[in-house]
Order: sequence, then structure tokens, then C-alpha cells
Amino acid sequence: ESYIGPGEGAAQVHQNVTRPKGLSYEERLHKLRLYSLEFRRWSSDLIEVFKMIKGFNRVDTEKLFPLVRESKTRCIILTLQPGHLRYVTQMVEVESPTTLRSLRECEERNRHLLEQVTHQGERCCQLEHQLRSSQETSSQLKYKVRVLYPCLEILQSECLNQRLTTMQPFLRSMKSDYNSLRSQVKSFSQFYEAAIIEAKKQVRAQHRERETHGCFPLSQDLSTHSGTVTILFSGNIRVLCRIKPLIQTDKKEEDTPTPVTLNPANDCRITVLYKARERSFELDKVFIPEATQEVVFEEIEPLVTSCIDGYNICIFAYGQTGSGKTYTMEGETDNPGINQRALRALFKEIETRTGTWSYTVSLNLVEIYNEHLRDLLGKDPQEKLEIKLNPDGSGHLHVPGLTLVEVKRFQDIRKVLALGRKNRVTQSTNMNERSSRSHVLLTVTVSGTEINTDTKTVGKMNLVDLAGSERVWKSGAEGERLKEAQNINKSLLALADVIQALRAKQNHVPFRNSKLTYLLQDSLGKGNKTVMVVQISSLEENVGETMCSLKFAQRVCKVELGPAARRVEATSYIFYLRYRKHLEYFVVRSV
Ligand SMILES: Nc1ncnc2c1ncn2[C@@H]1O[C@H](COP(=O)(O)OP(=O)(O)OP(=O)(O)O)[C@@H](O)[C@H]1O
Repeated sequence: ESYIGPGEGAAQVHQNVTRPKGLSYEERLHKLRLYSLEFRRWSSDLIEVFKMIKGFNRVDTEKLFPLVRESKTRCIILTLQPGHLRYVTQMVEVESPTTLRSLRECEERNRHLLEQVTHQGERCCQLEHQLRSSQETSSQLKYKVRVLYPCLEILQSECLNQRLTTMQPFLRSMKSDYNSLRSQVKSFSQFYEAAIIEAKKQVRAQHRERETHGCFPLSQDLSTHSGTVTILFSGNIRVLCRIKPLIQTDKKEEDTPTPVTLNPANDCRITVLYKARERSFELDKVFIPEATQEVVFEEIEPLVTSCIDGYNICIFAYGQTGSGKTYTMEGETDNPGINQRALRALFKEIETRTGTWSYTVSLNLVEIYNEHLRDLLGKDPQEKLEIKLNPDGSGHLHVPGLTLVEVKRFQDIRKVLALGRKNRVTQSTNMNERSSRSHVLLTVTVSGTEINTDTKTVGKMNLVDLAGSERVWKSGAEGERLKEAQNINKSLLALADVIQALRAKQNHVPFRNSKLTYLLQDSLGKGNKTVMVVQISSLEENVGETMCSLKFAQRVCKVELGPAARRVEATSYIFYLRYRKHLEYFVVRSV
């Protein structure tokens, strides 16, 4: 007998037992017992024989020999008989603590599952019951519908007929109303035409009277202004988009598709592919990347010249760093941008009015750097200036100590602008090696006097090159650069808030939240003409910033500043002229 393996689950015990073929273990055991009995019997026989030997005489002993021999032989046979029992293999299951624990857990789970099964069974019964009752209700309802449907049809046709009969008189009265309105419109237009003819007669008479008194012809006055009226007064901020062409420093691989696409049939639409989605923007005009400085300026020129007539104008370039704002506003020496072209156009227009009007043009150039205002034309450009309300009670702003340079000829302007450029803070960031970290405002004030009537006009034009609008994290800014970027973001955010307030026509517009918006208050508020040039890059790496700029542009596009107001300093007659849905007024001293 041997014990094999100390395993936790089960142990095996082996016993050696011979196993003749065809007999079971019990049968063999039985046989062995029989052998054993037989052997005992032979042994007892032998003992008896030996007892007899002791008691018998020697002669009889000879007779017993065969008996003894036979016994011996039988003994030998039995001894030689091979053992039948060899091996017994038995499996013994040993119950370990782990097995017991898992058994208990299984039993617990089993109990829980049984409970669930019982619960589900009950629920099933309930649902079956509900289903049966719903089926009953449904068949009852179906029956009712079948019964009621013909009644409904009858009712509907009756009701329709009834309504038609009540509508007929109403329709008849509407028709007669319409006819009477038509005749009223007809008679009104006849009356209106007669009134126009009468008004024209009166104007002509006034005209003749003016000429006999040596006054400037009225038609000339009006035609000068009406020319500007037609082109410009849309009432909304105009938004133009300029795409920067690829330049040498742009790292774009050949044939890489650009995320920005234009519609050749519609120059107001631009589409950007961003995060696998196409997004379209409708602006006032989108320039192709190849658009020249002339083409861009042509779009703005009429607005610029209206400054001479006493309108406040604001043109600002917005966009991420390196997207071409400075290129558009300042341009290059041999290819100037909006600033110089605008001033040239002003002087050209002033020249055409020589003899009737006299004008003075003065400039100031300021920079807003880290929320500090600095005079770029002053003796000390490091001096910080403050914006104050004008003490004359007009509500206009002024900056005490700001240098105002009067320019007589266009040729003088280059020198003034060059001085300003020298004083401007330019620093380098990762985004653009010639990156400007400040907002620059060139303000042109045009004061005019009509020689004959002494009517005075004052127009102001703000030309703004905003700092880059990129988000702080992308510029890789740290320390002083981070502070700059945060201030730029703050002032651009304030600009966005102002735009939002104007768009929502709020009573309070938060102009004072930053130096930039405070300074632009005169030009961004109601009654001004504003153009925003949004600069974008067509490179894939800048697509996020391009989306931000275009979203801002789309918001700006919807801002209504209302009809532009002209600043004329004369107490005379005011003509109101409604032209293309906009109300415009003209002030003249005598008619
Ligand atoms: N339309 C264009 N045609 C040719 N070159 C351009 C154009 N627009 C921009 N560039 C060039 O791209 C570079 C960056 O332009 P620019 O300095 O005007 O960007 P910016 O938006 O003013 O940057 P910052 O925010 O730093 O002021 C310049 O070298 C400029 O000459």
C-alpha cells in the first residue's frame, strides 16, 4: 500500500493487487478467502495427522506417509500459487478551506440566482397578464373605431360645407378691400408724382434765386455729397478678408492641399476645412492671395475720401501674428499699404476742391504697448500718455500731450511715418521674426472750411494695425513676452466685447475696458463708418487661428452702426435725405 501526492484537492492511494482478466476485485477476494480456508483446513488436517503420529506405533506411521506427502504437495502448490492482489487505485477527495469557501460562495450565488429566477418568473407572469389586458383593450378600441369612423366622415363633410359657406362673405369683403386699396395706391402715386413735380419746380426757383444772389449752386453741393452717399452707407461694419500668399519663409510642402478654399463665382464666401468639417463664412469681400495692394485699397477708397466730408472712419487690420496686417496697413517702401494710399487719396480729393474748400490735415501716431499709450511722433516715445474726456463738454476724447503733426503735402507724410516706425516696439517671437507686439493707431484729422459759406467740417480717420491675435500658448511666450501676449489678448477681448455690445444694440458699450477700445470710441460707435480687414493664413498649421479670425469676422459683419453721421460745424438748414433706405442729413447755411 502506498500514498501518492499531498495535493490540496485530492490524494490518490495505490494498492498492489493482481487482477486476472475477467474477474472483479470482489470475486478475486472471495477466491482468495476460499484458498485461505482450504489452506487452514489442510493445516488442521496435518495437525491431526501429527497428533495421530504421536499416538500410533511406528508400523502404522508408514501408512501415513502418502498422506503427509500429499499434504506437502498441496502446501507447495498453494505457496507457489501467485498472489492475485496487486494494485488498487482509489481517488480520495480532500476538502481544503479554499474549496469549502468557494463552495459556500457558489451556494450563495446559486441561492441569489434562484431568487432572481423566481422574481423574473413573477414579473413575467405580471407582464403576460398586462399584455392580455392590453390586447383586450386594443380589440375593444378597434371595434369602437370601426363603429365611429363612418360617423366621423359624415361630420367632416358637414363641417367643411358649413365653413365654406361662412367664408364666402369674408372672401368677398377681402376682395373689395383689396380693390379699394389698389385704387388708393394708384391715386397716391398720381398725387406723389404731382408733389415731386411741384418740389422740383420749387428747387429750381430756389436755385435761380441763389445764383442771382451769388451763392454756390445747390445742385453742385448735393451732387458732391450724394456721390459718397450711394457707395458707402450700408450702416454695417464692412468686413474684408485678405489671404496671405505663401512667402519664402512659409514651410509648406509642395502639392499639400490648403484648408482654405474660395468660391470663384462668389467673392464673399470662404470655406475652411477644419477637423474634417467644412465651414463656410459670408463676408463683404474675400480677396484672393494674389490680390495686390491697389486692389485692396480700391475697395476702401470711397470710404477714405468721405472723411473729407466730415465723417469718422475706422479701418483696422485683424489677424494672427504674421498674417500680413502690417503689410496691408503699412506695406513696403515701393509698394505701400492702406495708410499711405489713403493719405494720397485724401490729398488728391482735397486738390479737386481747391477754390471752394480749404482743408488742414494733421496726423498723430500712437502705440498701445502692454496697455500703455505712447506717442510715436513725440520727443520722448517712452512717456506714457492718458486718455481724457475733452474739457469742452462735447463728450469727445483727447490725449493731453499727444503730438499732432500738420501735413501740407503728401510728400511730407513718408518722413512722419518713418519716424513712427522707428519708435515702434518690434520684438521677435516663435511665430514671426518681425512680429509686432503692439497696436498702432494712425489718426488723420481733416478739418475743412467751405470758403463761400464758412461751413466747417471735421472728419477723423483711424488706421489701426492691431497686434497679433494668436493665442498665448501658441506663441510660445514666456516672461515679458507672456505679459505682452496677455495684454494683447485682453485688449482684443475688449474689442470683441465692444463689437458684441454694438451688435446687440446694447445701451452701454464697454469702450473703457481697454486703451484700444477707449481710443477707438469716436470711430467705432454709432454713426461711424468702419472697415475691418481680417488677415488669414492659408497654411494647414494655422488653420485653428484662421477659424478663430473668421468666426470673429463673421460676428463683426453683423454689427450695425446705423447711418453715418457727418460732423458739420454750422447752424444752418438741415436737409434730410432718405436714400437707399438710409437717412442722411446735410447741413447748409443758406438755401
Ligand atoms: N499679401 C502679401 N504679399 C506678400 N507678402 C506678404 C503679404 N502679406 C504678408 N506678407 C509678408 O509676410 C510677412 C509677415 O507679414 P506682416 O509682418 O505684415 O504680418 P503681421 O500680421 O503684421 O504680423 P504681426 O502681428 O507680427 O504684426 C512679411 O514678411 C510680409 O512682407
